Amino acid sequence: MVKLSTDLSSTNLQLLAGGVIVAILVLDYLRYKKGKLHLKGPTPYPIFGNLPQMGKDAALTFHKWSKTYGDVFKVIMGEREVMIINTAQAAKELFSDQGGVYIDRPQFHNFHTVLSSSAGTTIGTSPWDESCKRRRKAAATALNKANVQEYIPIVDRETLALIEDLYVQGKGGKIELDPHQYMARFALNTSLGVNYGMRLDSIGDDLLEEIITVEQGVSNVRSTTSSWSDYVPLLRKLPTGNKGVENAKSFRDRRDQYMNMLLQDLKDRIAKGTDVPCITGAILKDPEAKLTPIELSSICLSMVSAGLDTLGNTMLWGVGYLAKRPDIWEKAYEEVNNVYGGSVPDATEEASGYISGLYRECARYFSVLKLSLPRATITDSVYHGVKIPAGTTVFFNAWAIHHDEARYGDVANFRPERHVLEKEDAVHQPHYSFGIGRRMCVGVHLANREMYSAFAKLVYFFKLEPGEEDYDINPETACKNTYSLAATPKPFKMRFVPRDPDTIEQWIQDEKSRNDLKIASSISKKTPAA
Ligand code: HEM
Repeated sequence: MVKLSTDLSSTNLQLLAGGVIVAILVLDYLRYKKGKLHLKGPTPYPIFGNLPQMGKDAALTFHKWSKTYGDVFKVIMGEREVMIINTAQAAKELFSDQGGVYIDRPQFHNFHTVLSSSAGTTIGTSPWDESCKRRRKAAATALNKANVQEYIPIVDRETLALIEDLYVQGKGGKIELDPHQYMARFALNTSLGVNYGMRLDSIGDDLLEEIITVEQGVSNVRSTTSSWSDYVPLLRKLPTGNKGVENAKSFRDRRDQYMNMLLQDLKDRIAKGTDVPCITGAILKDPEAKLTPIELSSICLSMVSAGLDTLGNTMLWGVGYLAKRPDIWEKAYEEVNNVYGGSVPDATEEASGYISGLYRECARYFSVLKLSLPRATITDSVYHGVKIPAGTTVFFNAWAIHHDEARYGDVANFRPERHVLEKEDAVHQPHYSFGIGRRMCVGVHLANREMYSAFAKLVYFFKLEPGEEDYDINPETACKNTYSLAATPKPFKMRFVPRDPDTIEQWIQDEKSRNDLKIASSISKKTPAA
């Protein structure tokens, strides 16, 4: 009797569980059917939507899907409907022609509720409001074309450090180097110079490594495609679903420490009168400045983080690839010599079209931010007769645009000429790595000048050679972590072989004696915990 009732209750339980599952699936199906965004897209799975179908590299999958579902289609990521833009024409119609609509940024659980810290969030992750407008305006003004010209000595200083370290630590080309840290330091130090008037000196410096490690970790947390718990709230309840949250918390604390330290260091230098002109110093000293302390922190955080993964990685992919393409590298050398008459190239202006084409082609070919930074619509709007509701999350697939044959033709070929030397219109809009429209990258002028300066001098001083061990540098297969926001190549080694050691040594000596290149490096060697 007792056994019979146990059997019955276990059968009842199974039936009940089955019923609940069926009800969830039916409700889920109805939700998808009802969805607010009526664009075509792949059929979703229950609960997870298209997340399990997106593969390891979502940008590449979306590119393939665009052939079936069109330039603009929809994917369902857990609870969220996401609009994917895959062509330059659609990007223009939406981000430029309807710029005021596509101006917002979406919020994500792991990033916005956990990683936001005492330093606030970056401009690039902030929803559009009065505060974001003020911060963006301040950063965009500080980094406009005219002001970037004032920062050329800082770019020169970091190019010198790059060339010197590659020469000295590569023992004149005899030793293979992993160029990752060198490129990251170049990017970070330029931003620190511009923003705080300081730099971190040597590769291996504790603080330098801490910032590079944490910002790389944040880039992983910010991944728009790997954190399923951002899209499926149910997963947040599971013990494993909190992994992203734990990572985010630890990076937030470490980030807070060095951001506070960098700001305090600048304040100390201002108090002692030993500071040099810089963006944050100008704001701190301006009695009329209308920014709150948290807004100032947000600008600082944007400056420290925005160029690091993006610029450092574009250059890293570039040198790794070009070490295997001496035909292009030597052509660039010839062009630099023609333009600069055999002298060391300088970065006061982009005189060599070929070098401009070279770094722009790196930006296109490798597309380090394959899905750019996510956007959101701020009001209802219409695209080709389809209503796009306010609050829609939008991914801009820069990878798909950069590999759109209708626009670029031979997309698989690395060809610097395509940007500056062939098409008139290409000069103005050669690639979309900096985004487009009203939330486009505000660091574009600085970043371009940095890449021009570094590539021109690298070409002038070195031949590049791959290391003994072969490596993959194809952007489709060589990403270290395909889920990360910014694409980093798997580690590799290469040689920077000086064309003429005497010329490099003489130049390093001359440059070092120039007074305007002296920038404080007061907190170098201190760890954030110190
Ligand atoms: C090769 C280097 C770089 C690349 C590829 C890059 C790319 C991008 C992209 C794709 C966006 C989003 C644009 C959009 O939504 O349309 C962005 C935003 C931004 N970038 Fe860059 N960036 C680079 C360097 C820099 C540097 C050096 C700085 C500053 C020092 C910077 C500051 C910013 C800021 C503040 C935003 C946020 C703009 C907003 O949300 O309104 N970037 N960047």
